Amino acid sequence: MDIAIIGASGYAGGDLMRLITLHPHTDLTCATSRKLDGTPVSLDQPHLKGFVDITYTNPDVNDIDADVVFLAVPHTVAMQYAGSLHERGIKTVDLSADYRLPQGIYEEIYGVTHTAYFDAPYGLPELHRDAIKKASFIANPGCFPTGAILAAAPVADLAQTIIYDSKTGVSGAGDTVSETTHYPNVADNINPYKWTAHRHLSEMQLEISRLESRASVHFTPHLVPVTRGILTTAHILTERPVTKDEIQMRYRHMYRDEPFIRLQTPKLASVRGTNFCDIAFEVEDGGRRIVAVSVIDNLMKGAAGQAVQNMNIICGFDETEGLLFPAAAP
Ligand SMILES: NC(=O)C1=CN([C@@H]2O[C@H](COP(=O)(O)OP(=O)(O)OC[C@H]3O[C@@H](n4cnc5c(N)ncnc54)[C@H](OP(=O)(O)O)[C@@H]3O)[C@@H](O)[C@H]2O)C=CC1
Ligand SMILES: CC(=O)N[C@@H](CCC(=O)OP(=O)(O)O)C(=O)O
Repeated sequence: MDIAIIGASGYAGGDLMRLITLHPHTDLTCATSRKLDGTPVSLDQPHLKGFVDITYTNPDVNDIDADVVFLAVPHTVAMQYAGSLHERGIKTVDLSADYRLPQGIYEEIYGVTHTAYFDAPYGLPELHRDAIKKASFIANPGCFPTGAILAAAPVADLAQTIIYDSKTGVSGAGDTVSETTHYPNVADNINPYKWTAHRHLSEMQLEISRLESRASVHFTPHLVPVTRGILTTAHILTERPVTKDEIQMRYRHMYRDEPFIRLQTPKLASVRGTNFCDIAFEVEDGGRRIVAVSVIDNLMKGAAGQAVQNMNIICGFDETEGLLFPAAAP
């Protein structure tokens, strides 16, 4: 299958190229960049030398012809491509936020008018596999919501309150240089940001509410000095006392056949560069608080890996094709 990656010169686009070039059923035929139009990909991303031998192009959206298109561009840019791809029935996985929320909520949170809105399934396969299977356009989830929702999903209906505390690597901010991501400001440091109103909160709230949960959901992210990875601690305050055995059964049951969920002590290094989400939990004495912790690689299960997982589903491939490899842990 021919694959086009729009926004290939970015961090998520780079990881998509790494995965697509190793995938047994796909050929990368188009990798776009405005700034690097005409430049060989491997000059810009030398780790891909010997694997990707095409040059970046900057085609008009109507000239993009591929079996599957990945949109790895910022929100508001993705919608400029999505309409044409959707009308032409081209299978598309959008890594941006443009189709993750109902239009009204999106416009409120992102402060923009959506110019090409249509409904798309939320591409978290562990919760929405059946809807994804039937669709040709998938809204790939945000990085924080992926780890957060998976950490609490098995017990969301028991929760009164869920407080998410996340630590993220710097690649989550993309490859644009900024004061926040400047080395001296990140190294040897931990910075909380958007303490009470991060734009991913509404994605978490919506998905948790779809799990028959009435919980109020709260979220505070922190920037930590690592390149890849998100560790999320979910403090789940329950409506009634629970037991460890009961909660263990729920996690084991919900994730029993999930190829990318591993119930084990979460360590960032165990998932770096992979599509795995590792999760563990403990129940506080008295049974009124479950502490669940998840780790993902923000560029993989949080972006490119999950996007390829979604591509596998909509193309009828084995869901794990091209994605089953362990981390290069220390
Ligand atoms: N980084 C992460 O951990 C995650 C990212 N995402 C989402 O994935 C998308 C890509 O993120 P990321 O790779 O980090 O971002 P980067 O900033 O690293 O890359 C952005 C890419 O989009 C291209 N681009 C930017 N503006 C335009 C435009 N107006 N028209 C066409 N192309 C454009 C850039 O190419 P050029 O400037 O060369 O033209 C570049 O290739 C975003 O929507 C992001 O929110 C989702 C989950 C996690
Ligand atoms: C460190 C950092 O800045 N992280 C980004 C993660 C957002 C992201 O990746 O965007 P998606 O909505 O497409 O998932 C942030 O907090 O906004």
